[in-house]
Amino acid sequence: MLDNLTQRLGRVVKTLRGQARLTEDNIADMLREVRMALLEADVALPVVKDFIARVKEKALGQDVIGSLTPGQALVGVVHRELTELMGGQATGLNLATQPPAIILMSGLQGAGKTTTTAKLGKWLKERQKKKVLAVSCDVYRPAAIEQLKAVSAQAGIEFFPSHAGEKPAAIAAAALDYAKKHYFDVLFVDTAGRLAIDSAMMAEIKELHALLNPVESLFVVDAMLGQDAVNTARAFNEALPLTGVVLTKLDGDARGGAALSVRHVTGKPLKFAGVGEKLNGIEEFHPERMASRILGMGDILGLVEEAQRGVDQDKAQEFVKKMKSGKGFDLNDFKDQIGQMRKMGGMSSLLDKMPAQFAQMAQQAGGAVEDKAVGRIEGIINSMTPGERSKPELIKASRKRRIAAGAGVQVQEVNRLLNQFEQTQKVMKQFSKGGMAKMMRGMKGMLPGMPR
Ligand SMILES: Nc1nc2c(ncn2[C@@H]2O[C@H](COP(=O)(O)OP(=O)(O)OP(=O)(O)O)[C@@H](O)[C@H]2O)c(=O)[nH]1
Repeated sequence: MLDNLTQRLGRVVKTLRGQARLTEDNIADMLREVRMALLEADVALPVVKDFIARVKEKALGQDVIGSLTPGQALVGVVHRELTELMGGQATGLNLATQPPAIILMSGLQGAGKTTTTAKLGKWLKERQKKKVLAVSCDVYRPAAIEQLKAVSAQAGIEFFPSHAGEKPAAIAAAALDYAKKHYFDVLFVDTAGRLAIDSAMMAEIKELHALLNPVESLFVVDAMLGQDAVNTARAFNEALPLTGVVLTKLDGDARGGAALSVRHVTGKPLKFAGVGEKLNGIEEFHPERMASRILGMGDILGLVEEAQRGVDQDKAQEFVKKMKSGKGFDLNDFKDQIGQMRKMGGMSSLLDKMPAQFAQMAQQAGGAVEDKAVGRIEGIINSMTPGERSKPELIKASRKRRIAAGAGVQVQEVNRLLNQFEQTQKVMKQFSKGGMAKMMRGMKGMLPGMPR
């Protein structure tokens, strides 16, 4: 998702290469490109205009012109403004209430409500050890109730049975009663979807809302609808006080612009993104990390979290500690990470979070993002001694040739891996020391086309 936007913005940054100074003219050219990239990604026009105006104002200010590294300063402005556009801080789910915390799910038919309910239930159960109950108030489509039953079982959360003959409000009240009596932490109430927002649907969900007074009221919407997705969310929010939006199917061909517009247009945060049909295909939405991904810088924190969820918790802890201290992250750790990534599956989603050049390297090595490329990298690391992995900078040319022979690759590939690793290590160090601003500086030379 958003690949095209990333590519286009990457090109924009590239055009800045070699520009010793930024002028109003070349900034204007650059902004025109950014504008086109955003429109192409299906970001709503008013959002684009507003965004460009903000970047322009900042870019023409002192922070960019006259800066020693104008290109980076400009990328920094775009990054900050993208983050702001998407809401600044990640908001997460609010469960701060007397249990059970009720989460009301709404959305048009086929948006992915039922799947998302199970995904979030699984997420809360596994990551926050919550006791979760789910109920369906969709009495119009009996298959919907069955579907929730099936996905709840898959997700390992409890399902409260309901029937087509009952009234939605009665179902919700009975489920709430059951949840209270059995000490559930969270109750998901899935509701009927319609083809379009209509008054009967709104009246019904308003009644449910009034009855349940949910701590979270989430609107689930299909990213493939593009700007329509955002407009539907806005219309819905006018009728019912939403607490957040979940954008589904961001793994598909969607141009992804909806992810950038939701906050600006609805005033409500995008809390989660659906990224696959499977029940683990959901990600918490972090504006800053998403901005980094869009600009091709990778989502290092996301990677760390994946690592934490990996199979070996102890190793993951150790890794996070190393990341935090900024010390001693070496190829042994990297090898462990690759091993864990493999176990977690989802290579492409992990590569998506890596800095662009790193992911590209994996792609070049194997021609595809798949296991083959990672296998080659792993092969190279495996041919090194543990000592070499912890101090790769000391590997001599003769050893490089042997390592290459051992892994069955060209020696250039070994060099490339070592160079890239060194850069990644630098970025990680900087990140652990000083957060995003320093990391951006650390990115010097890593982004395609960043001025060196
Ligand atoms: N690729 C992909 N497919 C998704 C995602 N979320 C949901 N789906 C698919 O979208 C389809 C519709 O999802 P449902 O959960 O049935 O949608 P719903 O909103 O409950 O639909 P109704 O019950 O008809 O209102 C299913 O085939 C899901 O597998 C996602 O994030 N990515």
